[in-house]
Amino acid sequence: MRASLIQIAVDEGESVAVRRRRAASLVRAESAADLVVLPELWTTGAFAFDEFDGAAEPLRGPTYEAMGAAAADAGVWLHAGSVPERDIDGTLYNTSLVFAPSGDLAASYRKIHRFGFDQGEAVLMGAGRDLVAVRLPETVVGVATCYDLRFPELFRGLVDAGAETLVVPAGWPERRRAHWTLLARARAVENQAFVLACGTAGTHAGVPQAGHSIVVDPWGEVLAEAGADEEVLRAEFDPAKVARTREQFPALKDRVL
Ligand SMILES: NC(=O)CCC(=O)C(=O)O
Repeated sequence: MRASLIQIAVDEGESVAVRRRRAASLVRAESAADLVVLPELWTTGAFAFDEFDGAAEPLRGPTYEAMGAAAADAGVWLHAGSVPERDIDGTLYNTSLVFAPSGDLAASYRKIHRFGFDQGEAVLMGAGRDLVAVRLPETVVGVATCYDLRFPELFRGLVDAGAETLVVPAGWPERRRAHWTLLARARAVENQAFVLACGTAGTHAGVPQAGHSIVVDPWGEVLAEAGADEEVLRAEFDPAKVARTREQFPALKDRVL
C-alpha cells in the first residue's frame, strides 16, 4: 500500500482560498498513491484561534467540494485532514473528512480531545464523541486528530473497532516535537498497527510547526520521516504485517482491562 502524507506549510502570507487550491493540486499529483493524507486545520492553522470563526464551513463546504474533486481526479483514498466545521446549531468542531476514490465522503470525524486546557480550541470548539474507523480495500483505518495522540484509550477503542492503520493529522508545534515522535511510535507499538501521522510545516499565529510527519510500522520501526519544511512524505507498506505482528507477538490477547 502506498501512502503520501502532504506536510503542507501553513503561513500567514497565504490566503485560505489559495492554500485550498494548492492542497488540491498537491493531492492530484499523488495519483500513484492508494491513500493520501493532509494535516489538521490546514486551511487556518491549528493555533490560529482568531481565524476559526471566520473560516468555519459546513461539513459539505468549500473544502469538502475541493477535496472530493481532488480525490476523484487522483483516484485515491483521501484523508483530507480537518476543517473548522460549523454545525447547524452554530457550534464549531475540528472535523476530519475522509473521501473514497469516487470523491464521495466515506467518513467524518469530530476531534474528541480539544487542545488548549482553558483556552483556544478547548473553548472555541465542541468535542466530538464518536470513534471512527473506515474500511479501505487493503486495511481498516482508524482516525484521530493531533492532541488525541496523547490519549491511548482512544486508540484502543479504534483497535476494538478493527483498526489496523491509525491516521493522525496534526498541527503539532516544534517545541513539543520529541513528544510527537515518541507518541506516534508508542501508539504503533502498543496497538501493533501502522501509524501515519501528518503534521504541518511553516509558522502561523507565532507558533513554529514541527513538521516531521512520520510513518511507523506495527513493530515501532520508523518507515519514513519528513523534515521540518513543506514536503510530501511517501511510504510503501504491507498492511498484512499487522496480522503477522499480532500473531507472532500476541500482546493484545493479554489485555485484562
Ligand atoms: N492542535 C493540537 O491538538 C496541538 C496538540 C499539542 O500541541 C500537544 O499535544 O502538545
